Amino acid sequence: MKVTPSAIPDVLLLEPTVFGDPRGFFVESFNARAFREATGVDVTFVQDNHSRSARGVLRGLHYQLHHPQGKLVRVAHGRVVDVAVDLRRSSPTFGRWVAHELSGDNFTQMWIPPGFAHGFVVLSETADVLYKATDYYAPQDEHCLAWDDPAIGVDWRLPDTGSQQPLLSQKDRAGLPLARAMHYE
Ligand SMILES: Cc1cn([C@H]2C[C@H](O)[C@@H](COP(=O)(O)OP(=O)(O)O[C@H]3O[C@H](C)C(=O)[C@H](O)[C@H]3O)O2)c(=O)[nH]c1=O
Repeated sequence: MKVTPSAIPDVLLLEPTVFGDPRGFFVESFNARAFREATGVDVTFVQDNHSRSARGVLRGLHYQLHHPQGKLVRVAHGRVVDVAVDLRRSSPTFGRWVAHELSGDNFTQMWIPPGFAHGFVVLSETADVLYKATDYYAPQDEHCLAWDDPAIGVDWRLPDTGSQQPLLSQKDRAGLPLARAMHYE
C-alpha cells in the first residue's frame, strides 16, 4: 500500500495494491496490520458506513464534536470529490481544507483523523461511498459546517447538473460558517 500525506499532513491518501487478472480484480480494501504499518496510525474502527448518492449530491461538511470520528473513506463505484476541513483550533492548518478525487477506478482511500469535518460531492451518475469510523454515530453530537463558507473556500469542482446548487439535505443547507461553528481544542 502506498501512503501519501496530503497538503494537511495528518490527512493521508492510501493506494492499496490491486491484483488484476482476466476475471477482473482483487483488492484488500482494508487490512488492520497493513494500515497500521503503512500509516503509523493505530486506531480501531467500530462502524462501517455505506451511502449511495446521485450526481450533484453533496453530503457535508459533518463532524461529531464530543465523539469525534476518524474516517477511512473509499469509493466502491463512481467518482466523488472528498473533502476534509481541519477544525482543530490548535492546528497550524486550522480552517484549511484538502480535496481529492476518490473513485471506483482509482481505488484511492482518504484517512481523515478525528478533528476534521468531512464531506463529498458526487461527480458520476451515482457513487457508492464506503467509510470506516473510529467512533459510533452520535446524532445528538452532530455538527454541520457550511459547505460554501467563503472563509474556508473549498473548491468542490461541482459537476454540471444544470443547477448552480448541489443537492443538499435540509441539515446541510443550514450548515454554520467557520466563524460560528464549534471547533475542537
Ligand atoms: C451518518 C449516519 C446516519 N444514520 C442515519 C440517520 C439518518 O436517518 C440517515 C441519513 O443520515 P444523514 O443524512 O446524516 O447521512 P449523511 O448526510 O450521509 O451523513 C454523513 O455524511 C458525511 C459525509 C459524513 O462523513 C458523516 O459520516 C455523516 O454525517 O442515516 C445512521 O443510522 N448512522 C450514521 O452513522
